[in-house]
Amino acid sequence: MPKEKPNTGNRDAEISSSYNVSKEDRRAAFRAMLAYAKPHRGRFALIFLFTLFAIAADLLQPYLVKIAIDDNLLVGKNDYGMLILICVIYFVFVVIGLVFTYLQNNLLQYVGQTIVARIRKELFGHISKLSMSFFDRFPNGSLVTHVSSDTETLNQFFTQVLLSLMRDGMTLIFIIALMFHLDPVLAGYSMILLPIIAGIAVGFRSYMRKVYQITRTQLSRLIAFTAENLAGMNLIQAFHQQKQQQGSFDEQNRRYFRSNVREVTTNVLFNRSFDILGNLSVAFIVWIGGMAVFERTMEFGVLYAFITYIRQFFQPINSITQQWNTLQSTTVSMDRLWRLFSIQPAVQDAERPSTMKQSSVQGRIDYDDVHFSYQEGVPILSGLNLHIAPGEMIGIVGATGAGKSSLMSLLCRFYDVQRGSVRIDGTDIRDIPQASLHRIVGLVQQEPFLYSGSIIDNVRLFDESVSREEVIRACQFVGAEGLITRLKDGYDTMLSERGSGLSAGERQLISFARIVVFRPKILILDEATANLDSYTEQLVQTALQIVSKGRTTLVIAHRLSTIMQADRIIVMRSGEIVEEGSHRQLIQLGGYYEQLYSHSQGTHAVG
Ligand SMILES: Nc1ncnc2c1ncn2[C@@H]1O[C@H](COP(=O)(O)OP(=O)(O)OP(=O)(O)O)[C@@H](O)[C@H]1O
Repeated sequence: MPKEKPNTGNRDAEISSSYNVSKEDRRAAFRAMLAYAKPHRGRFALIFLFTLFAIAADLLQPYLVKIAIDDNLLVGKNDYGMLILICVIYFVFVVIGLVFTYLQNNLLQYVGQTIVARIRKELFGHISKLSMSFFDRFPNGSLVTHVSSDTETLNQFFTQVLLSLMRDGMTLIFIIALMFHLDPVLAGYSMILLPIIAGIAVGFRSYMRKVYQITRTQLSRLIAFTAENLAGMNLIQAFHQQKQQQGSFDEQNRRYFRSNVREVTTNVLFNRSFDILGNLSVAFIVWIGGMAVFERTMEFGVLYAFITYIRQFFQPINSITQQWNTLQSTTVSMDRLWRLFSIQPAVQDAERPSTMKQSSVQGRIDYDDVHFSYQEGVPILSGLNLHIAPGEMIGIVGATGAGKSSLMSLLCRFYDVQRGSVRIDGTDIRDIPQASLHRIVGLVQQEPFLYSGSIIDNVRLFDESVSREEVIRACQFVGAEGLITRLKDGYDTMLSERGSGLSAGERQLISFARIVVFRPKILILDEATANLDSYTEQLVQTALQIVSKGRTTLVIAHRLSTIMQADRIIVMRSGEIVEEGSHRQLIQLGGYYEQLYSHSQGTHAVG
């Protein structure tokens, strides 16, 4: 990470809108990103040299023609040998120009891609280390933009903007120098054109930018509309909304079409205006230079070379102004990336963490006077106490929003408590390195996350040290084998994104197999709420009994039948434990649990 990164310690701070950032921040972001280019200094120097050779070879070609005309053809020397030599040198220049342009382009692309690949890699690594509170605030969509578009804009900066500034800047200087060398008076006249061309180019570019932005906005609206409709297609069909949606789509499509046409026509108009200006300049030079040739104050070859240079004069100016827009979006992207990089994870390992071996963990859990809130002033848990013995199986029930998942998130250290402590075997979990903690505490989520990959890889989480046989044994152990062998390619079936194609219960079974493979001492299960068919439900129940053996197990139960056999049931309401005991004890108590239970049995209407 660049050294310039501000060490403000702003934990999970907002990435402010980059459009109103101070100049100093922009400069700091620029320096930070340029730090990634530093290791490539030697290559950049080489690119500079290649560019220099390529430009010199290109620009010396008209000069050679001038020599052929003035020193040979017009003086009537008829020196064939000299003419052939000039042709050969001309050809060599063409080849040199081609070779060095090729080398320069390739090397620059290589350097640009290397820099951006490194930034992308570090960015992904950095984001993966950030805490849950960060992800609560940042929508995934905007993070995807940072990792993809913002880094791509940086790539454009290194490969296009830098190249243009270097190549076109040098070309312009060379052309002006050659023009003054050929004829200072004519060159002086030509310089009048410089501010006119630049003015037109800048004006057109800023107009074009607006046109581009409108087109991009229309396109993203069209894409968003299409994506939304595809996602809700079942609803659209169920409510016969196809006609209305088609109408809305047509309108969006029309708008995009119109802005696209405007973009193209404006672009053509701009380029043609530049052409006209170029031709007018040529006419101007022919007029002034032609008179000078008549009066024999200028040689014809000089006029020829001049005309060629004046034509080439427009291209670099046009190209540099074109890069201006990219440069602006680059500064915005650089700033956003820099801010993202400077965010520190809210949950961090202690400076001197205590060592805790996975194998020696007993599995005792203590929540002592735990205070926790996601947002300041909105307490979720206020002084909660809960003590769980090693190997105990605890069921946690309560209405939606009671704080069950929050309790589990604290044990996984997705968030830190604001007061009090959560301890495992007497050690505060803030003193346990996160890597060890996540080996000690295993989580089976309501909607277990499955990666794109085979079932084998999903169970062993791409850890090649876990053998295929181990995975198969684990799947057999939790009773998932029947389900897996029914799939087309068995254990090698490739699961699509997020495991779609499998039911929630089936995904949980695969998650149970992960637990067997990685052997955490503490198991948290957030039971699937989705209606499971009775066969899968039975499989999940049996698997739970199997994997909970010898482990401290906490089950957030949405169906009370799941936890009737638990050693103890905790009943939560508004962040507090209101009842606890075994199923029988709680039913006998006739309190909130009994109400929930009766409600779930359909025999009692809760008031
Ligand atoms: N990431 C979050 N940011 C802000 N508030 C949150 C967040 N997660 C949960 N909450 C709030 O905290 C409270 C407790 O939520 P929690 O998810 O712990 O309840 P729960 O009992 O697990 O509910 P459910 O059964 O619906 O999962 C709720 O009011 C919820 O809105």
